[in-house]
Amino acid sequence: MEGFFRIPLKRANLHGMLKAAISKIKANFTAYGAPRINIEDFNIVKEGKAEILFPKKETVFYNPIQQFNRDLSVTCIKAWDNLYGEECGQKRNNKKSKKKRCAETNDDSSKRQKMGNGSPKEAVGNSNRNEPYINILEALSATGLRAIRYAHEIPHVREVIANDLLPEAVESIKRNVEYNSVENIVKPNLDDANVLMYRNKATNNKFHVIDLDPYGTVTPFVDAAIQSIEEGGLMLVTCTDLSVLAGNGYPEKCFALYGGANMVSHESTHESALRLVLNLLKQTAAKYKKTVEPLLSLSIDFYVRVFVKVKTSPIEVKNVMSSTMTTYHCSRCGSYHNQPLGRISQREGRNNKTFTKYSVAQGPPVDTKCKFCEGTYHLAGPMYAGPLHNKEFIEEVLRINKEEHRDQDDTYGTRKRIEGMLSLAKNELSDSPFYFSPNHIASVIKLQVPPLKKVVAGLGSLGFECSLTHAQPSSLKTNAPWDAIWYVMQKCDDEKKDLSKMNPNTTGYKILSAMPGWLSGTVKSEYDSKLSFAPNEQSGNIEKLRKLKIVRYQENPTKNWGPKARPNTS
Ligand SMILES: C[S@@+](CC[C@H](N)C(=O)[O-])C[C@H]1O[C@@H](n2cnc3c(N)ncnc32)[C@H](O)[C@@H]1O
Ligand SMILES: [Zn+2]
Repeated sequence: MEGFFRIPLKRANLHGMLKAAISKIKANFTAYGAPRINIEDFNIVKEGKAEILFPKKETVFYNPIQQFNRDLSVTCIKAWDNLYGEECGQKRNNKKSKKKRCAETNDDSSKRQKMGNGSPKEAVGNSNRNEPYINILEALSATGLRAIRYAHEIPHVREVIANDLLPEAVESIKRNVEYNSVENIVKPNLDDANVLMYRNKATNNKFHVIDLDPYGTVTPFVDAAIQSIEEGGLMLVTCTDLSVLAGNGYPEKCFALYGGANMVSHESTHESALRLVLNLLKQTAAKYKKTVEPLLSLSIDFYVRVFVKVKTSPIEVKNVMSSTMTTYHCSRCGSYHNQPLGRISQREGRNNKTFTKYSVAQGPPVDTKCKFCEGTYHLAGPMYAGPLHNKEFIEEVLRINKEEHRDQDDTYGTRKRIEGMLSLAKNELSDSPFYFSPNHIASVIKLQVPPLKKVVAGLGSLGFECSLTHAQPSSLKTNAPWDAIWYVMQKCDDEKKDLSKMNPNTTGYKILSAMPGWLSGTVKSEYDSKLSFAPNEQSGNIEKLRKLKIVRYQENPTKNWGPKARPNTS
């Protein structure tokens, strides 16, 4: 016996055995009705309709600043259900009932329960619109908060798999599921998210909704998610690695993860971040003959979040090339010029039949130096070039937010911000990538910053459209070419600029003195004859939006806010 205790390894073994025995006894004990959860060990965090037990010693990820993300996600899944769910759920159920008939005799793997294998329960072949049918995967769940909120707050949710790779996280999910009494809907699952998704793809147990909310980049999870989502399903995707996606320091990393470079040092870099993520989704989907339709794409605080519908459509995959672009942006004056990678034209063939011709693009759209300021162009992309949002979808989200979530500010604490941000997104020009701020332009050509409405009225009088952007305050999207932007901006200054008093080495001097070179006589005469700063439809639209009493941009919500680091689990 003495020898036994002298050997530390054996002592460790004994300790381990004792610990295991005690936890087994504890587990048995709790299984027979004693309280499982000692509330005193936890802080209770209430968000939406969920209450999360959060260990006083932090071992699982929770970031309260992301409530906006979760409130918005609940509202977007409801909107997707209202607009597209019937078709998506119906198809699934038809397919399922057929499959069930074939599978009944020979395969019981599809009847496995969730806790073990993370695959959705067999659908009940319901065609009744009011019966729950939505299978959601929260692939990276942490505390289960989001999954529990989905179960409590979205009417047609049938099952939510709350998955995480960390045993501590899954313990926490189980605890929270039990505490919130949603065991019938939320199924905790311990797995690598990709393994889970590929397994479900293999057994054709796909998800109507997949939520990917990782630390940093979503890239490692995209392929599996695209393959394991139902036809017409909704993917909700977060990326918090904005230092890579929108910063100046890691173009090579941005390329490695997203297949393109961001608009380094440009004010539009947050929109290029969105376009890079959408391009990654689109390129991945294209490999499987699928297309990704952006429903809502937002640059929020310290991350981007996109909501996309995924469906199989080989014909639409053909458009991916021409809706992909690179962008030349001048590192000095900030002007930008987009270069699509493909062209689509309608041609007439034999028998007078029209057909669609897909060709490579012509270019480049710029010279080697910027024609306005002689600056150097930097290249961004390839990235997605098309519309960032679907108006119908935003309108439905806004309706739910206004009508169904009215008087529920306690549950949807960020309702006002959803209204503000989505009103801006809805009114964005859909075919004009990127934006500029009159502040920046005024500082380049040394002007007093003109009121936004004056710039918009000027561009509007020349026949161009303008809108605000949700991605940056006091900035404008426009379909005007850059010669019109510079022209209108310098005309905003009531006093004529005396070029002889400007430093000839400045960018502003270069732009203004080179004007006859970049603005041809005929175009200038046309602009001169049309220009007016009197209010017009364009400036009216923008003023209307700016006067709405909405929270259009977020103030810093708390001290030291931002993406939260992984908790220390050691
Ligand atoms: C940012 S947190 C998720 C936060 C959560 N969605 C929310 O709304 O509070 C990311 C989670 O992903 C988990 N995770 C990281 N890699 C994973 C993988 N390969 N498979 C599954 N989970 C993973 C981490 O353990 C962590 O809990
Ligand atoms: Zn320039």
